[in-house]
Amino acid sequence: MKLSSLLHHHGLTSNFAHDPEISSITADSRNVGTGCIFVALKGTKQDGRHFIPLAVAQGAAAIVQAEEAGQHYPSQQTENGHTALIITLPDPARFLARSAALLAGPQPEHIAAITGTNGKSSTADFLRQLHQLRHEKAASLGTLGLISDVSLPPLPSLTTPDAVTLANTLAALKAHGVNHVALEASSHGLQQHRLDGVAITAAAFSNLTRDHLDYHHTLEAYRHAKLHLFEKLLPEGGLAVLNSDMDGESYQALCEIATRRKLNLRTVGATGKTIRIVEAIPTPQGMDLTLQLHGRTLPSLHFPLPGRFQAENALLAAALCWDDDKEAEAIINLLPQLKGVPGRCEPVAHLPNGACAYVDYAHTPDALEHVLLSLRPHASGRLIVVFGAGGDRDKGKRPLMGQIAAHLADEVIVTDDNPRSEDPATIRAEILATAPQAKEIGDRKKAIQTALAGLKEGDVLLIAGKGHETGQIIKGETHPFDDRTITATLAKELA
Ligand SMILES: CC(=O)N[C@H]1[C@@H](OP(=O)(O)OP(=O)(O)OC[C@H]2O[C@@H](n3ccc(=O)[nH]c3=O)[C@H](O)[C@@H]2O)O[C@H](CO)[C@@H](O)[C@@H]1O[C@H](C)C(=O)N[C@@H](C)C(=O)N[C@H](CCC(=O)O)C(=O)O
Ligand SMILES: Nc1ncnc2c1ncn2[C@@H]1O[C@H](COP(=O)(O)OP(=O)(O)OP(=O)(O)O)[C@@H](O)[C@H]1O
Ligand SMILES: N[C@H](CCC[C@H](N)C(=O)O)C(=O)O
Ligand SMILES: [Mg+2]
Repeated sequence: MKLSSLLHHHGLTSNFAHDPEISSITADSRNVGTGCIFVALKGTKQDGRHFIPLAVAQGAAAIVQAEEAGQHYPSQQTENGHTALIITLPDPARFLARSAALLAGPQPEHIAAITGTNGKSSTADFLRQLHQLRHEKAASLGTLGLISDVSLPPLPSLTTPDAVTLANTLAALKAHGVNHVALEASSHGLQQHRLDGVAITAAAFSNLTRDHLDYHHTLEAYRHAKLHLFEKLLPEGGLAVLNSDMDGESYQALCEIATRRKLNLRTVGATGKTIRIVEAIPTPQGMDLTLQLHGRTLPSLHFPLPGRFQAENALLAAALCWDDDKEAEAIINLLPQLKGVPGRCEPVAHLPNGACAYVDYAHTPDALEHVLLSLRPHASGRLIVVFGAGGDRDKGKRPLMGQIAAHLADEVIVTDDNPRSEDPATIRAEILATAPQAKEIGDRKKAIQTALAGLKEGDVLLIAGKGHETGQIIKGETHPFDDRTITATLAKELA
């Protein structure tokens, strides 16, 4: 594509003397080659503008950077005999995402983006499963990676990949005939405009509680980043699905956007107008669910997974799934066929004495509270929790999680969970400050072993925080560690 044509798609006109052919775009100088546009972004650690000379020397056709008031920029820059055009724009990250999408090619016809503090991965997985149960080629993309009917290279470990990877992945899915995609929209991804080139057709919001304040600083800024999905990315008239039981402030803000932008609003939950949970009665494996669809009570169904929050996520997915209201009941009737999401309230061991252990990805105060409350009815004996908190992440979560564990579990073991660059003992101490009765066992395997060894008939053990993760990150190194396989192996040894 010619540069002038690319600029034209953004409503810009080219005043340059020549019009290079553009083959790619990137925000990483290490990926720059001939015919590439290098977008110099300010990051959290570095300023991409430092890498402009390098990008030019490597053959960049053009450089895009943020315009700053009062600054005058040259129209081109030469390094090592190669010249690149210089373009200054108010919003280079948005330009990057939208150009990457144009260069990558067509995207799947149905793309649902899911945001919220907790439940994004689960909802995306359930939505992919529902599409597949309807014999549609489908994919989900997020913390659990890319899961689809077609085989594509694995993605980097972010929840929402960078804009270029995202555009290329969506185009590859479309080329393989996948037309239904469920995408996780993280607050970092939304804030950094990673999704601005995605042709989103539906959006969902699960809930908003405390997380990532290390990055967003205030809950208001965190909410604002998430609202961007509904305010800017979802086109007018698009489908918006909300869990009606989220905090009132977020719900009000979303309803206001939905009205103003004429979104097709569906709400699910205890007070949902589209799907209302009338009753959820826990059973050994899941729950008996009575639902109302648009006010009409449906025959009860068995939802096969434990935890009311899992049913809420599944309803969010169901309401994202149908186009025509006539299909709604058929979609809801697929819920009994859903499979558990890896590392989400996943039963991993049953001891001969009848005690059992679950692994869950709860790494926020709200998630820990929900999963402990959800598992309580499954424990005729005691409820025991093993958990920690991630290093280099929102420190304010730690005392809150300690308090919740102390309040809702009968026994608490505080251990390590990805201390990263921080001192693990300090992280544990910050949790223990509000859980003084808790045991402290830094070594996660020993903590799990101790908890398993102490289980009696009817007890339930929750190992929280790492879910599907397969490593323990300590000082920049990832050591193999999988709560699920370790717990299952240790439980077998005990049997
Ligand atoms: C805090 C954060 O979101 N960081 C992301 C951000 O990096 P950054 O702002 O730190 O970038 P930087 O290192 O300062 O560099 C600035 C610019 O210079 C460029 N650069 C840098 C070096 C070089 O040699 N040449 C060059 O051009 C970089 O490509 C970048 O454009 O942009 C990078 C490129 O897209 C991401 O890889 C990186 O994710 C880091 C690895 C990360 O850990 N992110 C986490 C916090 C994250 O995004 N998490 C969310 C949500 C998780 C959840 O909800 O639970 C996710 O979506 O995964
Ligand atoms: N609807 C919900 N309400 C409250 N807690 C939930 C909900 N759904 C999931 N959780 C909790 O959050 C954990 C993570 O769930 P999930 O991976 O689906 O969320 P996520 O939003 O994708 O998280 P991340 O931000 O890490 O990607 C679960 O293991 C569970 O403890
Ligand atoms: N996406 C989340 C995952 C946290 C998982 C937990 N195990 C931790 O390391 O804190 C984050 O990066 O904050
Ligand atoms: Mg996720």
